[in-house]
Amino acid sequence: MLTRIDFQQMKEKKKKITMLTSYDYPSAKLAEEAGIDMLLVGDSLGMVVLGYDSTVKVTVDDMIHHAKAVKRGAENTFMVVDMPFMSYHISLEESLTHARNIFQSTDAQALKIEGATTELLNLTRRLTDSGIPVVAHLGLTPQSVNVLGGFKVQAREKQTADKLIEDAKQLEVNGAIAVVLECVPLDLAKTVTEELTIPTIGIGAGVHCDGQVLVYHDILKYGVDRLPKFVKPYTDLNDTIKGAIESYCSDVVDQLFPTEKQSFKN
Ligand SMILES: Nc1nc(=O)c2c([nH]1)NC[C@@H]1CN(c3ccc(C(=O)N[C@@H](CCC(=O)O)C(=O)O)cc3)CN21
Ligand SMILES: CC(C)C(=O)C(=O)O
Ligand SMILES: [Mg+2]
Repeated sequence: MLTRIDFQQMKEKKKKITMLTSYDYPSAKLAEEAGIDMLLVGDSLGMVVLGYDSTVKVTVDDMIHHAKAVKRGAENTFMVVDMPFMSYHISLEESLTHARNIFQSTDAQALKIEGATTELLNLTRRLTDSGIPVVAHLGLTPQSVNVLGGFKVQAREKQTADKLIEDAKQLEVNGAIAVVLECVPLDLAKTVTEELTIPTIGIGAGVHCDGQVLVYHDILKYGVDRLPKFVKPYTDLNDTIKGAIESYCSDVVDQLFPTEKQSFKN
């Protein structure tokens, strides 16, 4: 399995880091076989596999359930698990308890948290000192969608951009092993990538990040209707799967399946 040291060296050697979300056994197995560098059990699972309209309904138990399946499918791949909405905001103690539960029960290699408030910088430090590596997440932080007012590009103004650069530096100082940059202008992502020694992983953050992450269902066009602008689909499973199900249904109706070939005899 690759480690944080490998990711650090990839940044230094300008070799891009590949990351993809995964929420279950088969997706994890296929991604590992395809040679992905890291998997993210994202709380986006609330939207793409549970059908919620945001990530705020996702629970610690949801994350553990899915992450365990991902680890069974990809035992040899670095797995990052999102801490879900409000599981790391009530108190330091409660945050550490949730982090321990997720980390111990899923065999994750790191946990991811959104934001860089003073409390979250402290949490990053405490988790790191306790032996739980932290991946940070800045820019569009979907757990705050109701505060931000939508899934929109962030830090377009100089003031908010400068704040993001400072936040990223503080996260690095407090031990974060990588920073996900979501939906920010490419120049800002370039600056952050140059100013940090830890890798940046972009999603809607342009070409200059040290790595890239996308949602599994987006690159496959699988169960999602509208794709964000930053996605490039690599196949269209919606059409493939619908076509296959239609063929199955018409075969059954037309009595073309099952045939003798699929039947048992005495
Ligand atoms: N399927 C899926 N893919 C994702 O990348 C994703 C999720 N779900 N759920 C959690 C968050 C939410 N994300 C999103 C969702 C939508 C946009 C979006 O539609 N953005 C607009 C740009 C808006 C603007 O103009 O600022 C776009 O057209 O891409 C962006 C990020 C990223 N994450
Ligand atoms: C989009 C990525 C970065 C994420 O946090 C998720 O999938 O939940
Ligand atoms: Mg997430």
